[in-house]
Amino acid sequence: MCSTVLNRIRPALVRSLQLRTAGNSRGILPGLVLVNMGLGSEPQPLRTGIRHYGLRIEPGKGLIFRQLFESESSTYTYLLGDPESREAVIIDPVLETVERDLKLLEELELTLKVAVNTHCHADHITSTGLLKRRVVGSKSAICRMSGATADILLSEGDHITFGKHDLTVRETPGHTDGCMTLVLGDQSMAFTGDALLIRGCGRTDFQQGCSKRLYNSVHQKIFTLPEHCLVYPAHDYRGCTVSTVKEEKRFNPRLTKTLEEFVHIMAKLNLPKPAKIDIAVPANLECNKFQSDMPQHNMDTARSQWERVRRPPWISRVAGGQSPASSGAESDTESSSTESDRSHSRHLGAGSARFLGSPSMLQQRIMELDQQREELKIELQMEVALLQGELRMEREQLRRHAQQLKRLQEKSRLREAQRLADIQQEQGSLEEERERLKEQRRRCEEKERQIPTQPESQREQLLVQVQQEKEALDLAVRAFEDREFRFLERESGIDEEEEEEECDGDMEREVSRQQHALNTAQERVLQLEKQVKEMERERDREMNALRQEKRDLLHTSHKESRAGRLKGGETGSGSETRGHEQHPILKEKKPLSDWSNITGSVPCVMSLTPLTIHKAGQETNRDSASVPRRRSSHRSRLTDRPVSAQGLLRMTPDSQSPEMLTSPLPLSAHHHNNSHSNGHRAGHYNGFLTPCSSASSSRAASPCLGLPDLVEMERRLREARAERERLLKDREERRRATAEEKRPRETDSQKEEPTEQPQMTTEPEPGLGPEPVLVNCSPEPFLPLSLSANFDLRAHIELLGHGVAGCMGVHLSPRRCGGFLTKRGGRVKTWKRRWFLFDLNHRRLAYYTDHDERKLKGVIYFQAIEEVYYDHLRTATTSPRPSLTFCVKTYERLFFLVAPSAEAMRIWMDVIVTATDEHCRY
Ligand SMILES: N[C@@H](CCC(=O)N[C@@H](CSS)C(=O)NCC(=O)O)C(=O)O
Repeated sequence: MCSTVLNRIRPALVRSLQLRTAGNSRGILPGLVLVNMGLGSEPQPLRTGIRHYGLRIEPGKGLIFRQLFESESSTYTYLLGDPESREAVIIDPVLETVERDLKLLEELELTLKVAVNTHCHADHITSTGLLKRRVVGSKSAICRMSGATADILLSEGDHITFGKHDLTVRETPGHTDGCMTLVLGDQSMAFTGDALLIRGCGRTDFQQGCSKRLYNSVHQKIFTLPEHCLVYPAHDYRGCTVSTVKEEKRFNPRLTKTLEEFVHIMAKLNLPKPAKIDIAVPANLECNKFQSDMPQHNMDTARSQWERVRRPPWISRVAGGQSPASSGAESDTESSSTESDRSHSRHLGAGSARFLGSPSMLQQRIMELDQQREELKIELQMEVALLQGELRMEREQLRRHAQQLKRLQEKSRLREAQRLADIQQEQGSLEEERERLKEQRRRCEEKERQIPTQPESQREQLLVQVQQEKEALDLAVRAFEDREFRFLERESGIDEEEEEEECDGDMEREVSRQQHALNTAQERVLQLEKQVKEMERERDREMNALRQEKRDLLHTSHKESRAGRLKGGETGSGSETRGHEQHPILKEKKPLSDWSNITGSVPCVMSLTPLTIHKAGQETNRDSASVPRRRSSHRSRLTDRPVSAQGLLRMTPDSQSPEMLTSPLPLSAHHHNNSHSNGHRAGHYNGFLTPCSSASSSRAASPCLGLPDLVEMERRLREARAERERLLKDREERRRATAEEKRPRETDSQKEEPTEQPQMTTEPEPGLGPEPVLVNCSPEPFLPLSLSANFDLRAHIELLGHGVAGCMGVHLSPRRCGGFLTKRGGRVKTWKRRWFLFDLNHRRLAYYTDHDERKLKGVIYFQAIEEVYYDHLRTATTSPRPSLTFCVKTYERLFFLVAPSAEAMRIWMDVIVTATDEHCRY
C-alpha cells in the first residue's frame, strides 16, 4: 500500500519536510530545533540558531525526526526516518492517533519498518499491532523482559537499523521490568520511555515497579550517556518536550537525590492509578502478537521472510560485533489487510478456485488466505482483549459499587443504633432529673408545712426562704419540661425535622444511586460478556469460512496438478506444452470479449476476482468496487430478485487496471464471436466488463460462479435488455401520447405563461463539486429515479418536506448527498465516524474516513440496497445514539448508521431510499 501511495508524493515536498542537519557547520542544536517541531500532526517550521550550554553538536544528523503528541494520555510518539532509504521506526505509537501517524508516514514517503514500544504501557493502548497490519512488512517490537508478545523481542545491546541509522537497546527496568531506552547510534538522542521523564521519572508502584532498580537504571544506563544527549521521554504532563542528560543530572528533583531519598520520594508519590490500566495492560500484552503462533508452512514461504526464531537482518546484537545489514523493508506488497481488501477476497467460496488459473496462483491465494486468517485472528484477539479489559473494569466498578452500597448501609445501620442509644440515654437522664425535682418539691412542701409550728420571730424569714426555694424549683421544673419537650419532639420527629430529613434523604438518595449504579454495572457486565461470546463466535465463524475456502482451494489445486500431470503424460512433455497451450480457463475466457457486443453501452457491474485485488492495481480496485462478502447467500438469492434494467451498473474505465481485465473472468460457454479471441484485453472492453442484471448485480459476475451460472446470467441479461427496450418504448409512446393530448392546451397557455422547462441548476454545492443538473420534479413512470439523468435529489427531498437548508451536517446537491454518519463495523462491531457520499451519478453510497474523500473505506452500490428503515431494536443497546440509528439493508448485510440529528437521519433515510428497487419501481 505504502509504495503505491508514496510513489505519488513529490520528493520535493518530502525534502522540504525533512530535518536537514547536514551542512549545519555552525553546530546548531537541531535537537532543540525539534523541541517545537512535530507536535500534533502538522510539521512546524524550523527554528534554528539555538545554542545550548555552549555545546556544538549535531544530534541525529541526516535524520528525519518528528515528535508527536497524544493529548489524552500525554504520550509522545517519535517517528525517526532515514532520508535516503526512507526506512522508518516509530516509538511508542498510540492507538488513538494511528491514522495521524500513518498519514505522516505516507506524507513523508517513509516505509515503516518497525513499531517499538519502550515498555508495556499502562495508561494507553499501543498501535503497534494495528500499524503492522496497516503497513505491510512492518514489525512490532518490545523488550523481551516485558512479557508481551511482539514480532521482535529486544534485549540489551540489540540494534534496530533503519537505513544508515540505528537505535541501540539499553534495558532500563524499574518503572516496569521490561522498560528500555533506545539510544540513537551517535548517542545524540535517547528515547527513555517512562524510565526518565523531564524533571521526573516513571512511577514504581505497579507493574513490577521498583524504585531502587529504576534509580540504578537511570544512573547506569542514561546518566552515563554524553551530557549533550537529548532526552525524549514517553510522557510529559507539564508541557515540556525535551531535555538533556546534563539538565536531568543537575535538575531532576528525584534523581539528583541519594538512592535512599529517591526510594522515599517514590514511596510518597501517591499517584492515582492510570485510568485505563485495566484495559491497557492486557491489550498491550496481546496486541503486538502476530507471527508468534503462525503456522509453520506459512513461515517457510518466500513471502514470509520473518521467522520467529530468526531475527531480521536489521536487528543485530552488539555481541555479534557486526554492523547491522540493512536489507530494506520487506517486499511483501501483495498482502493487504484493510477492511475493504479483506472483504474483497474473503468468502470467495469453493467455486473461486476454478478461476485462479495456475497452481502458482492457487498457492498464492492459499498463502493469502493463511495471512488473512492470521490477521483476522489477531484483530479479533485484540477486540476480545479489549472487551475483556472493559469487562474487567466494569467488574471492578461493580465490586466498588457493591462495596460502597454495603458501606452506606452499614453507616445507616450505625446511625440508627446511635440514635436509639442517644434516646435511651436521654430518657434515663430525664428520669433522674424528674426524680430529683420531685424530691426537691417534696422537701419544699415539707418546709412549708412546718412554718406554722415555728416561733413567731422565725416565721417571716422561713416564709421568704420557702418562697425562694419554690421559685427556684419552678424554674428547674420549667427547664426540665423544656428539655423533656425537646426530647419528645425530637423523638417523634417533629423537631429538627429538616436537618434529619436532609440527612436521611441524602443517605437514601446515595443508597438508591449506588443501587442503580450497581444494576447498571451488572447489566453492562452481562452485555460485555455477551459481546465477548459473540466476538468469539464470530471469530470461529470467520475462521471456519477461511479454513473452508483454503480446503477448497487446496482440493482444486490438487485436482489441477493431477490433471496437469495426466495431460503431461498424454502429450509426452507436460511442461513444454503448458507453455504454449492455454489453460482451459484462459481458453474459455476469450469469448468474454463479446460481452461488450451483447451489452452495448448498457451499464454493467463487475466483481473483482481475488487475484486482481492483490495485483498491481489493488489500490484502485479497493477504492472502486464493492464486492459482496458472503457470496453463498448471494447465490441463493439470485433467483428471487426481479430482473430490472435499473440494476445494471457501469464500471468506469478508470477504475480498472489492465491487469484486472486480463485476469481470469467469468466465462460463457456459448454466444461468443471467435474473431475477438485475441482482443479481449484492456482496450477492447472500453471499460465495460462482465454484464449482469440487477437481479444478480455484483454477485452475479463473481468469478466464483460456474459456467451454468453464466449461461443463466446471459439469458437473464437478454431478458433484462428486452424488458428494458420494452419499457423504454412503452414510455416513449406514453410520452408521445401525452404530448399529443396536451398540445392544444399548451398552445393556449403558452400565450399566458412560459412553458415549464426543466431548469438548469448551475450553482455548485459547497464541497460537492460543480454539477449542473436538471430539476425535474415529475418522476417519469417506470424509469428508475436513480437512472434518470434529470432527477434532482435535493428538490425531491425538499418536496418530501425536509428542511434541507437548515439541516446541519447534511450537504445535499441535486445529484449528491454528503455528510458524516457513524457506522457500525460489519465484523468487528465498533462504531466509527465516516464521511458518507450518496452519489446518483455513480449510483453508489460510498463512505470515506474523512470528508476530503481521499480514503475510501467501502461502497454500497445502489442495486445492492434493498431497504432503509429506522432501527427500532437491534442495535439499540450498542449504538452510541439508538434513537438516531437507522439501517440500510443490502442483500448481503445490514449497515447500521447513526445520524448527527433526527432531521439528518430522516433526510438520509429518504435520500438512500431513492436508491432502492422498491422506490425505483414506483
Ligand atoms: N493520569 C494518567 C497517569 C499518569 C501516570 O501515572 N503516569 C505514569 C506514566 S504512564 S504509566 C508515571 O509514571 N507518572 C510519573 C509521574 O511522576 O507522574 C492516567 O490516568 O493515565
